[in-house]
Amino acid sequence: MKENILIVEDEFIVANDLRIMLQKAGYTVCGIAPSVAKALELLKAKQPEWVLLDIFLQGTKTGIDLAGQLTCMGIPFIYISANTNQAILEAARATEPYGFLVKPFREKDLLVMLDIAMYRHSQSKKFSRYASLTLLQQVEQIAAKAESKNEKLKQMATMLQGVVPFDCMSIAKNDGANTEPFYLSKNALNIFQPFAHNELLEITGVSQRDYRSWKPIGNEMKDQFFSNFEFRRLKMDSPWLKVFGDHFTYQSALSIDVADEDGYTYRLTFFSKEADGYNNLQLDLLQRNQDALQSFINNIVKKKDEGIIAPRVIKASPAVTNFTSTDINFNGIIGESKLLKAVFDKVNIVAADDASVIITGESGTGKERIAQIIHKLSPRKSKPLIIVNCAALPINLIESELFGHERGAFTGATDKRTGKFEQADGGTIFLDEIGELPLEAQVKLLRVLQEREIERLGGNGTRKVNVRVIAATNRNLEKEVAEGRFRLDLYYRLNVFPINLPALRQRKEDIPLLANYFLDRFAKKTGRVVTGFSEEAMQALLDYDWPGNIRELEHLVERSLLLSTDEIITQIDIPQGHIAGSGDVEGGFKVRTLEEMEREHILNILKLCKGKIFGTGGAAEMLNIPSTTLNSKIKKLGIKYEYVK
Ligand SMILES: Nc1ncnc2c1ncn2[C@@H]1O[C@H](COP(=O)(O)OP(=O)(O)OP(=O)(O)O)[C@@H](O)[C@H]1O
Repeated sequence: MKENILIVEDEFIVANDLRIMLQKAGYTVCGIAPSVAKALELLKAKQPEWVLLDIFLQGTKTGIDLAGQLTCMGIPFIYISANTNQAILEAARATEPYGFLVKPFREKDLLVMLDIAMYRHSQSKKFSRYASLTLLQQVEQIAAKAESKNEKLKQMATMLQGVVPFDCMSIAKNDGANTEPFYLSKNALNIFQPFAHNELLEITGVSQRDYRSWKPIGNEMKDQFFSNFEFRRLKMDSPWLKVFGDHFTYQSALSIDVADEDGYTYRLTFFSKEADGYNNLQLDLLQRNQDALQSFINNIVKKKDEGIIAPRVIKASPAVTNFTSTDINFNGIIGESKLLKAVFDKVNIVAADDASVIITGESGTGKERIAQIIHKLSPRKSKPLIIVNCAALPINLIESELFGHERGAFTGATDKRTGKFEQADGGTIFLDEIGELPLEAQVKLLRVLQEREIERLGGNGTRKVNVRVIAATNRNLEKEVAEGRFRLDLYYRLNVFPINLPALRQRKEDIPLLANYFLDRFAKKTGRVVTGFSEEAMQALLDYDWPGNIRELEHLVERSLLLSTDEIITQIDIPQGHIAGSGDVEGGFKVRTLEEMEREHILNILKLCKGKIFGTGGAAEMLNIPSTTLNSKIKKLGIKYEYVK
């Protein structure tokens, strides 16, 4: 018997069709849920192994809302959707589904999609460094880090989001001595910030005296969750909960008690701005993971602040000559940032597979490099990797380039030609800049992906090809789909396994490694003895925004080496227009709008405060404005956490 599948779909006819197709193919269908609420019931009662998930459902919650909980429960899912709205596609993609199925779909599409998804799932379980870790192991990993207690608390808060999403968590020790709770609260940058109780009293304008005279929240919150209405009732019984909840607009809560190693009880309370933020499944999940929560209390909450790593000082930086360490060199891809390692994990997972891959990222981030590695690590490595730059193909020759043509197929076709797909037979085709492909060529490409066959121009039959497709784009494909320039069905076909490459400015910690790597390479090539960068030169590299990403860094290092007269590079010729935050230069004067200046100033202050917004030493205090005003400015100016790091 094949896997047990739950269908979450509100259109009965679609759901029923799906059920019939699945059962015919030997799968078990454990139920059909038209809403998230019903799905949660069935998930608990039937414990399916897979979920097919529509996006818009009965009730206020969508499939995307359910996706987060499925991930926490470790249940893989595939979307079934006909939606082309950009924001929705982006939100769906962010939940990392195992596939998308476009309505209306054919039986064959469904079964192929399931096969691919199941294979990918088994691979990801095998390869992913983190997927197999239990919650307890993850807590232990965080606890063992040589980082400050606050940093560990923040990491715990982020990690716990996968189990129980929250906007704030309070941690209170119940030792009969009214020990004050402390809080981890998400700010407008989505960073968790620890707060002492008196800081929160100050923010909410409550005096210590008033607080002490108020009745503490008692056992009524033990191991329970409170949705909209119950939460409002709870607030009526507790003045502090009312002030605190109303100030931060929390609408639901979930509490769980955890005993520490000395027998004291700690209450963890999660608060959400959503009216129905919590459910029985999450409570269940937390109760089943008591060991992890105990470890959190014993090994992080109760520990004194120690083991803070000294800030990294960039000294004159010698060129790194040994690039064999797998930590910084993944098949010739240099970098040790978390963001890049997440990319390596994905590459490891997908390489052995035959699924199509789409690599997204700004120009120069290494998309082609990653495609080459996927091919090199795949079972197709001994067959050709054919690279096609779709943007460079003359518009009238695209089809003949890709699929070939017969002699006389069009004026000028004096010979027959083998197309790129045929050249790649048995191997991989890398379609760079796929977003540039005209719609007519997209239809043909879709056909190759679906049927695995091509038709030469002017030919009168099809030929089977066995080609793996890796595509790349620096365009926002969701936007292209929404604006009608890219076919939705092709988008879904390619999006089986998306890999997004971070921009260099998002992973600045890789700059010294990359710069030294390129320096070493060019020094060897030119026979020059240049061994590293001065502190100032390296700082200049770190301060720059890198709009051209790694390619730009590579060229700049090469140029600096050629111009250098010393043994270390002291002078870097950074392009002036693009130093972080700089504007256009007009008559020697940088023209910037007030909004740009405000954004830059807030960003600088946020960096200074390490993202802390509220409370003492927070950005709001430094800017002398209320934290609520700062929060709305951060949202309005589009400042993201990544920019503050
Ligand atoms: N992590 C890395 N380590 C070392 N070199 C890299 C790395 N990533 C990219 N490069 C180098 O940077 C240059 C640009 O990479 P690549 O051509 O793969 O980028 P791209 O994203 O495909 O660019 P485009 O969108 O313009 O086609 C290449 O010379 C490549 O070898």
